[in-house]
Formats: sequence, structure tokens, C-alpha cells
Amino acid sequence: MGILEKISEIEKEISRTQKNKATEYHLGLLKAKLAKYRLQLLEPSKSGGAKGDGFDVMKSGDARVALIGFPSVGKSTLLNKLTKTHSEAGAYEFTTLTCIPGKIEYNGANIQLLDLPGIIEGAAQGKGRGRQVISVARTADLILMMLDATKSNQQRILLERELEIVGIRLNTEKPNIYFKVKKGGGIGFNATVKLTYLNEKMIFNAEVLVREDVTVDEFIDVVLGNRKYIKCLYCYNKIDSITLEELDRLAREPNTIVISCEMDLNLDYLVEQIWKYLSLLRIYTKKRGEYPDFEGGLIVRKGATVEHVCHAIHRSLVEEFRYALVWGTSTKHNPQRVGLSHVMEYEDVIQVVKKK
Ligand SMILES: Nc1nc2c(ncn2[C@@H]2O[C@H](COP(=O)(O)OP(=O)(O)OP(=O)(O)O)[C@@H](O)[C@H]2O)c(=O)[nH]1
Ligand SMILES: [K+]
Ligand SMILES: [Mg+2]
Repeated sequence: MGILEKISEIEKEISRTQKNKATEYHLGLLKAKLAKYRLQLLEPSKSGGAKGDGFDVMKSGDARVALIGFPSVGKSTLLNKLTKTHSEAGAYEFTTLTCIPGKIEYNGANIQLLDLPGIIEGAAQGKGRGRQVISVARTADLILMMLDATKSNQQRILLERELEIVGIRLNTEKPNIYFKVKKGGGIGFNATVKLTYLNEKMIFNAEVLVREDVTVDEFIDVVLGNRKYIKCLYCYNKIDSITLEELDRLAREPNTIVISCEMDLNLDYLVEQIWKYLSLLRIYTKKRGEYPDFEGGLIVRKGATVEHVCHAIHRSLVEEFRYALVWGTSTKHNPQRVGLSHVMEYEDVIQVVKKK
């Protein structure tokens, strides 16, 4: 019998079995068996074949959020709640086997939310589809780390470790260091601050300028290069099944939000937080003599300048740019005449004036 047949047999038996105290143990065994076979489906096939396995989803929209978590924490249930896409959810592990994209529309932005298979300890070494899942995570603007509020906090530490191993750094900024290998050898070591951990003896064949007091590990990250610095929002699901004390404790942890998909608790707030963590700005454009386009508008990153906005409107607009008029919180008076380097703020209105 092939794996798929075995899976379908077990699924049939589960649906035939009445759910009660007497069958609880047997059902548990069936689900464990089901999870085992589904995990085998996830294992990379011997023939290799990383392409076309359902993980190479196109980026779309203004930002990308990846759902990372152990199996059965409720990732698919959340995708079903927040988007119009359906992803199979089930009371057994490894229900989801590929990457399933959905779309959240909020504040005029299209946010791509990716449902993914659950990852397990050893994911970074390729267990399950760990490698694929993690490479999708590397492409995200935000990792939504989904955790089961009824389980021990060990899950968070384990997941963080798996991501750490593959070079993902959560909620930390890229160290402020300039580093360049010198082909001909020799060193140039300079620091603009007093250093506690680093010194010149650690460096060879490189030109280095250190602008902050980093640790040796942080420095190694810069030397190795391929690190990803990604924001992470920790999301505890299933709070319908924990005590108030426990809930209170979890909710106070940094970068954390508590929800229940099943009871629809806090889901609006979650979307608000996703938006906030993505640091997106909504900007409105206006034509001369007309009202601003409050229906449409543009989505840009926090810190975006008039130049970024011009690029977002039209590729060649910067070349024709003379000046812009801006209304909003970024200006001293309204409207203010600004140049390309002016930094925009949330809900500013902009009118671009072109060269004649
Ligand atoms: N009590 C409770 N159960 C939930 C909640 N959200 C989801 N579940 C249940 O948790 C189980 C797993 O849900 P899924 O959405 O399949 O979880 P998943 O993380 O996508 O699982 P995999 O795809 O297998 O990794 C299902 O039985 C859901 O009904 C919740 O808020 N509270
Ligand atoms: K599941
Ligand atoms: Mg799932």
C-alpha cells in the first residue's frame, strides 16, 4: 500500500469512529499515525526536485507575511479567518503540505499572508519540508510566529533556534558595520565608538569600519553576510483553552499578541498589529485643481521619501520632477513645497509638479 492509500484509510477510520471518552486513546493513536505518514509526504524526495513542490509562490501585494509554527497550532485556521482563501485545517499534524497564499486587505494595502506546513525540531537540517518552509520565511517582511497557548514555552525557544541556525535574526537591526574583504591582504580597522567586545586582532584581510559596540557574534553575522534581519510577531493561539492568569502572563511578553481563531478573539487587533509591524505608510496623491484620491492612494515603507513615492507612481516621474506640494504631518505649513529627499509621513497628500 502506498502512503497516500494508508493516509486515506486512516482518515476514513477516524471519520467512522465516534468521538467519546472510550475512543479517545484509539483516536489519538490514529492521529499520530496519520501525522507520521503525512510527515513522510513532506520529506524531500530522493530525486531532489525542489522545483514545483508548491513552495515557489510569487510575491504579490505590498508586503509578505509568513506563518511559521509547529504543526496544528492553527496556522491554516487563521488564514481561513483573515483571507478569502481556503486552506485545509484539521485536528492532526501536517495537514498543510505546501505554501498557500492568501490576501489581507487593510488600510488600502494588500498584504500577502502565507500559510505553510508546520515545522519541527531539526527543520533547519531539512526535516519535514523544513528547508523549504524556512526559505519562504527568509523572503518575508514579517514572520508571524504562531504558538499554541496551551503548550509549553519551549516551542518558542525551539522555533527561534531553528530560524537562528539558518541565519534569520528576529527583531534585531543589522549591525552598523562596514566590512569589505581586501583581496591583496592587509587590514584597515576603524571604530567610531568605544568597543567592548571587538578588537583589531580579530580581523585579517579586510577593511572594517565599526559604528556601534557590537558583540563578536554580531560581527561574525556581518562577515558571513547572508543574514536576514526580519521582524517577528509572536502570536499565541487557542487562548480559549487557558486560564486568565496564563493569558495575562503571555499577553505581557514583548512583541506578542494573544488570539483565539476558534472564538474570534482579538483577530482585528492582530491585523492592526501586522500592519504596524510592517511599517507601511499610506500616501494619497492629488492632481492640480482636484481633490485627493482618498479611495486609492499608495502604499510605501516608513521612511519613504518623495523620490520613493515618485517611483511608486511612475518609473520615469523622477526625471520630469520639478517639485512637489505636500499636505500633512510631515510639513511645517500646508501645502509645503518640497524636493525629492523630503520624508513622507502617514496619510500625507502629495501633488507632483513636473518640468515644463
Ligand atoms: N481550541 C482551539 N482550537 C483551535 C483554534 N484554532 C485552531 N484550532 C484547532 O487546532 C487544530 C489545528 O488547526 P490547523 O489550522 O489545521 O493548524 P495548522 O497549524 O495549520 O496545522 P498543520 O497544517 O498541520 O501544521 C484544528 O483542530 C483546529 O480546529 C483555537 O483558537 N482554539
Ligand atoms: K493541523
Ligand atoms: Mg495547516
